[in-house]
Amino acid sequence: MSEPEASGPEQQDTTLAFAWNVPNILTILRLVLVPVFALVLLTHPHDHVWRHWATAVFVIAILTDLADGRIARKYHQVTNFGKIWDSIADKALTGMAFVGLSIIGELAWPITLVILVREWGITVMRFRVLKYGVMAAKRGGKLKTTLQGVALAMFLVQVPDTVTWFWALRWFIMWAAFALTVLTGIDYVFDAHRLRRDALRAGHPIDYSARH
Ligand SMILES: O=P(O)(O)OC[C@H](O)CO
Repeated sequence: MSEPEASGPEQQDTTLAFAWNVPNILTILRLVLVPVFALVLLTHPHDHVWRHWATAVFVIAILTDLADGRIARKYHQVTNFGKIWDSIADKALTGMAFVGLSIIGELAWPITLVILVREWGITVMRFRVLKYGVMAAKRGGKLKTTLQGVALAMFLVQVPDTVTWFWALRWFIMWAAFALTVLTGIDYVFDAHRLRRDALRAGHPIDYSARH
């Protein structure tokens, strides 16, 4: 009888093949809605009707993010493609909203630039460490995207200056999202370092995301 293999870090398949399932289709839909949102926002940024449409397209797109994650977990349709591309679709959408708001002069560029550097820096890092394992989104990252989505929707919707509580609330949420964006970015950098170290020790890509 052969000896059972010593248990070590679980080996992980790191291919990103697309699978036809509802969560992945929602992710693609979110990507498709990015240029639509950009066009509607930037064509007539200060026109009430166009602005309402831009807000509506953004909210629908960000809701697909909530839906795809839930469906994937509930129906066991979590794929490597989804783990990586779901977060890329989020970053394309929220990044476009940050850039759009800065272009039309409604959000300071430094906020947008710090967020873009964190989001795309982590994406590049995810691809760089792919040979060691798939670094899926963590709870903090998901909460960060939700806060960004709420803050951006509140900046996109046109509310009169006289509604001061709304203005205060949207800035509070924006700063909370900003802080969480930076903090979770730093956390991912440490995760990538640990993932690389553990995979090199194990001698194969490891399922690091399963530990979160
Ligand atoms: O913080 P990230 O880079 O893991 O992104 C989180 C995703 O947007 C959650 O869907």
